[in-house]
Amino acid sequence: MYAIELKNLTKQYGAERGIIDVNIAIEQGEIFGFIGPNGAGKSTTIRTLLGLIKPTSGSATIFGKNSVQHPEVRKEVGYLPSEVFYYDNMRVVDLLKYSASFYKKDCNKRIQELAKVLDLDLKKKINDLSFGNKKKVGIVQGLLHEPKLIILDEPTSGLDPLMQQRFFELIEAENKKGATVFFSSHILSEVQRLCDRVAFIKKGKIIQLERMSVLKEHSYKRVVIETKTDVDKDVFALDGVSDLKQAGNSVSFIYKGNINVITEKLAQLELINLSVEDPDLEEIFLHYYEKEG
Ligand SMILES: Nc1ncnc2c1ncn2[C@@H]1O[C@H](COP(=O)(O)OP(=O)(O)OP(=O)(O)O)[C@@H](O)[C@H]1O
Repeated sequence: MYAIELKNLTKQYGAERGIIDVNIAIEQGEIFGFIGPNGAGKSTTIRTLLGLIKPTSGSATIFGKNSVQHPEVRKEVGYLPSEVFYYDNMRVVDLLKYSASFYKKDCNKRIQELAKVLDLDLKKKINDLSFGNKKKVGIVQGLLHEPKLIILDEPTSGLDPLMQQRFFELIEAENKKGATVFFSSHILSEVQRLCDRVAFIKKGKIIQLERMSVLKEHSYKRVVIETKTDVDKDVFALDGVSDLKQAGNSVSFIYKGNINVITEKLAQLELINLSVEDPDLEEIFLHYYEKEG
């Protein structure tokens, strides 16, 4: 049985496109990344899966159950929405205890542990917290009952790099204990290090779904050069070159293939500067898989 199964899931907001025929099956124990630019349909997919909005057609199940017909399945889920709204006058600890009361489980120890890891002051009023600290409250809320499925919508926005790191360690630890993780992001680098598989959504449609290990095997490079004199753009109009940009004496492109082909071309130029870097997956997706969408 899949932890999450989306079959031809479609949501139209009136005439507006939400998501179209989304098909994803996530195995139990997986960490699955859901990537796409703003407005692509990530939140719509997640909210439809959770039964917070009704699909136009298709189906979505959590551990084999539709969460509208079987609301009890939501107890197995920890959900961090992309935007968190709170009763501002409450203290953090009271809000978290209130959240915990839904699960009929003593979550106090876990709340303390999570607050410590995330450096969250439980005694403060929600009102007095910064955006990042409010996000931490959402994270604790999503994890306090040790759910079997963790669904996170843009979890790291607002967290500083140290907290992002701690957050990822927390997620990895939960996954090691058996939790399945489904998280959306528009930042591929953060998904890159954590996920087993990743789906890329664009304009409401899944344009690629791939194992991270496969994606990493393709050695894509971002090449940026500066030369002494202007370069003819056509020099790099080769198979495997994408996103080719040229302005005066600088050229930039993404390359997939035998790197010696490029070094031979470079050897013919008088370079001032050269950088060869790993592009992030977003660039890869946008320039190679877009056509397949
Ligand atoms: N309540 C709504 N009414 C009308 N259109 C909506 C509604 N909610 C979302 N949409 C539209 O559906 C599409 C997908 O939006 P969604 O919020 O799911 O994207 P997203 O990938 O989560 O984006 P972001 O990264 O900006 O949060 C967008 O075109 C958006 O304008």
